Amino acid sequence: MVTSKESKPLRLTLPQTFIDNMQAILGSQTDSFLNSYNEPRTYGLRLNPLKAAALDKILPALTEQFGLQPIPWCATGYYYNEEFRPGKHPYHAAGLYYIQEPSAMTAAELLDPQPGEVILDLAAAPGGKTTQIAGKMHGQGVLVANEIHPARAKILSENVERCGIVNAIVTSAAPDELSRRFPALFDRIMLDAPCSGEGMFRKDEGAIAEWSDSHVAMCAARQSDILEHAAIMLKPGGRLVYSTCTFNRSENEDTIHAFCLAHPEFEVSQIERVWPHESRGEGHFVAVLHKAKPSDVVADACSSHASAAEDGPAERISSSAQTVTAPKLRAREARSNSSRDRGADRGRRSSSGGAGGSSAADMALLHAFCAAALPGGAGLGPGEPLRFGDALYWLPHTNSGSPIRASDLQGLKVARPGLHLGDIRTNRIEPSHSLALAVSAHAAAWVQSYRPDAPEIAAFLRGETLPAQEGSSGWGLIAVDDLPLGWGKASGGQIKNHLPKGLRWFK
Ligand SMILES: C[S@@+](CC[C@H](N)C(=O)[O-])C[C@H]1O[C@@H](n2cnc3c(N)ncnc32)[C@H](O)[C@@H]1O
Repeated sequence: MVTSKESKPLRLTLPQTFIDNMQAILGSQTDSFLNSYNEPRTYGLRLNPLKAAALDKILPALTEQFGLQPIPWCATGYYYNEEFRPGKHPYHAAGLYYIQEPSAMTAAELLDPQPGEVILDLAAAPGGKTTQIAGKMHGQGVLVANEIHPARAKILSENVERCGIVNAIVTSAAPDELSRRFPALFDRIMLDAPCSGEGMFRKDEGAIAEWSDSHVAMCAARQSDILEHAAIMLKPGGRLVYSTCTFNRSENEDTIHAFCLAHPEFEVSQIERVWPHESRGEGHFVAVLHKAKPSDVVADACSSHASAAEDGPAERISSSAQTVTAPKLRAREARSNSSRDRGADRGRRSSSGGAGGSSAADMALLHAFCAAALPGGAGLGPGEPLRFGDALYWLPHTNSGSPIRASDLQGLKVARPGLHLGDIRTNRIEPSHSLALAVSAHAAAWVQSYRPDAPEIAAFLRGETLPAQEGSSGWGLIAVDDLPLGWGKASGGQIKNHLPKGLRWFK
């Protein structure tokens, strides 16, 4: 690979201090490592298990079309040929895959998320690890995806939506804000820490210009600080995965070593490095830690959490917080947990605010919508409806309780307090794009599904009206190979396009 402006081999642009640091780590392998900077970068995508029903049929053609080759460390990961630009394909708009740097796929594999757990992705934007974790949870349990920067949290939320994730809450908070609220709550935590990005040099030459020793030191200090908060939020017996896309020891082994010295309740079970001169990937560091016994930090934080909850800020979200039976949402989505079966009360205020107080009316509208537009069911897991202005969300629960209640989210910046079901209008619900991407095409009252190269798909993605098949009326889905792309509303032989304007393709 060469620099675009001067055709100078990338290796020659690397800072000398960086080269010296790498020499100290890699010794005789340094030359081979540095030569990797003159090789082309790698491109990867990860298939979305939440779209598994359509995948089997599509995969053989997809493999051929994008030149897919398996990534050895991730069963759903594939290298692709960049010339095929899978990010511009209708399958991408339908959430069939997530484009992700191959070595970055290691971290969520080692987190080993399980369906039904309560999991935090603490530094989550743009959503590579979040979507990978969600794929392994199969819509069961609760996933909190947090990103400190609001603009990046919006992108994260859009990726959660595109991938059809039903059980994620997306927040935009500093780690200390979360650790005050959620001590010892999570079964697993992913901390893909902000870092000096030495593994990004091939992908983004700007990262070379930003690199300095002092930046590395600043990143290491910030990582240690974030790790402290992750430690507070992990349950005893829980698993914490720490990862970076940088190579130096200060931000990797040294950070983990210092953390474990300060936290004897943690032990490291595995350290993995993906090196660009050994594997087809840009490089990653992953440490797997286990929290063995209750820590004093947790006890302290519990008491401060309790008082923080008592003094909680003004309500920004209202919730019905009632046991909701949703018979017309069908089977597993009808489950909502009563206060009786909630997990142990960790000193939080109950979420009985209900300032909107219109949950029964909201649910009646939702039932009516589902009966007409989604007779096959919405596919939601256990949860409760949550009003946020006019927007109606489904706050996810686990099978045994509601680990995060509406009141826990009060005063936090929340990009998405669960699946956005739709917006309440006078006497009706306008379904959200998130709901279209989360349901099965076959659950809809009508679906018009086309091959990816059909002119109707391009027209739909441009926001145009489509002709309706005979007999269709009301809400239904436009799909590509049975993968929903968005809502349409049929009337008088025409389908009005409800793809959000921001997602439309240009002519
Ligand atoms: C390596 S990126 C995360 C990539 C993401 N996990 C993925 O797989 O798509 C690190 C993230 O940490 C966020 N960040 C920056 N400063 C932070 C801080 N002080 N606390 C928590 N997160 C921070 C950055 O905005 C960035 O989105």
